[in-house]
Amino acid sequence: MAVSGFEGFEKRLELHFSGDDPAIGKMGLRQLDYFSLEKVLHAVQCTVVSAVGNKYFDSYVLSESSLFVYPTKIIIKTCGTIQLLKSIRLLADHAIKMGLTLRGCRYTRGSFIFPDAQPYPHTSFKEEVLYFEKDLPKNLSYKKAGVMNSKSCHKWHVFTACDEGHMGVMEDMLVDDSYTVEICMTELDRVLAKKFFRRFNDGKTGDSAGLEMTEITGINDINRNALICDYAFDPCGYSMNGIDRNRYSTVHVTPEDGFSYASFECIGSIYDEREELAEVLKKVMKIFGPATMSVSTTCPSGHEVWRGLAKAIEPLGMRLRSCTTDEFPAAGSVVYQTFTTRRK
Ligand SMILES: C[S@+](CC[C@H](N)C(=O)[O-])C[C@H]1O[C@@H](n2cnc3c(N)ncnc32)[C@H](O)[C@@H]1O
Repeated sequence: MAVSGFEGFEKRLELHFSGDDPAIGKMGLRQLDYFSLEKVLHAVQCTVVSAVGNKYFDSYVLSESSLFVYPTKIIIKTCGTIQLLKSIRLLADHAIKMGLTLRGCRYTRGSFIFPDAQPYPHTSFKEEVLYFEKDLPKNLSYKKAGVMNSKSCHKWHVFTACDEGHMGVMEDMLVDDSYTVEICMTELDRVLAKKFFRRFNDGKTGDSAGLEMTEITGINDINRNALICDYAFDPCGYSMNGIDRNRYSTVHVTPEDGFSYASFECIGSIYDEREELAEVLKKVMKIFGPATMSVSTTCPSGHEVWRGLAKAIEPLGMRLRSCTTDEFPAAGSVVYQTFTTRRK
């Protein structure tokens, strides 16, 4: 932890693979044994605290956020001072042994609360991009790095890369029509944040205390169909992964006053009812009562999953402050919206 506090803002990496064996679509990367996975996580200095899977994918709650393993896709999200980019080469090497080739990569993050505490290459976005240039396989030659600004000091950093076959939007994204929403919240309501602290000597395990937090905060109500894997840290902090068919959702909370932070992320389909995402966003906002919030949506170009979100949450006391749009190869449209409470 930084001397001043824990860095809640996550770094998120999504890697897409493909291979010739038709059976890859069923298991693929999920065949990676637990020992090898642990070695990758150990190299970036985090551990698995809880895991659950279904017929579509495996999900892991980590000591510093979450990991999702699909047959041809890996999503790894870490907070604190984890050197996430170190995992790329290791994961790509394991994939090669399984007959899979890295075809696309997407990296996103917000602005760190404690940027000076970050180790190389996370010392600046420029260093991160240089690291990608150096470390990514040469076939991923279509690249774009962009910083999306807001009216405040918060920025959204995006880097994508893909090979020729994946130009435009990643192949499997076109097939599954998915979008990703990443919500970052700071300055949480103090009373609500207190619910993510454990009582001294509560006699509970991380799992049982996590389950209790999931219920008393209403996190279990965000998606009633999701199978939830939750964990409460000691003395405070909370992480959960929800799995619902081929979709995941994930929540991470750093409740300490002065640097409080919570994140919510989920995937959905561009064909979902538009109100569904707005309802989720409203529930998330009520659970945390943040003073500032950013909502980043990534979806195939030409779709507008972000529309209507501002209208849905403004009656709850937040005001849209900025909205920035950009297009990225291998990702599609990224829309970055920032909100603050009206009193700010
Ligand atoms: C891992 S969790 C949630 C991560 C998420 N990205 C976030 O910051 O919202 C971080 C919270 O758990 C607390 N915590 C307690 N023990 C921890 C541990 N061993 N590793 C990581 N965080 C721990 C931190 O102080 C912080 O409040």
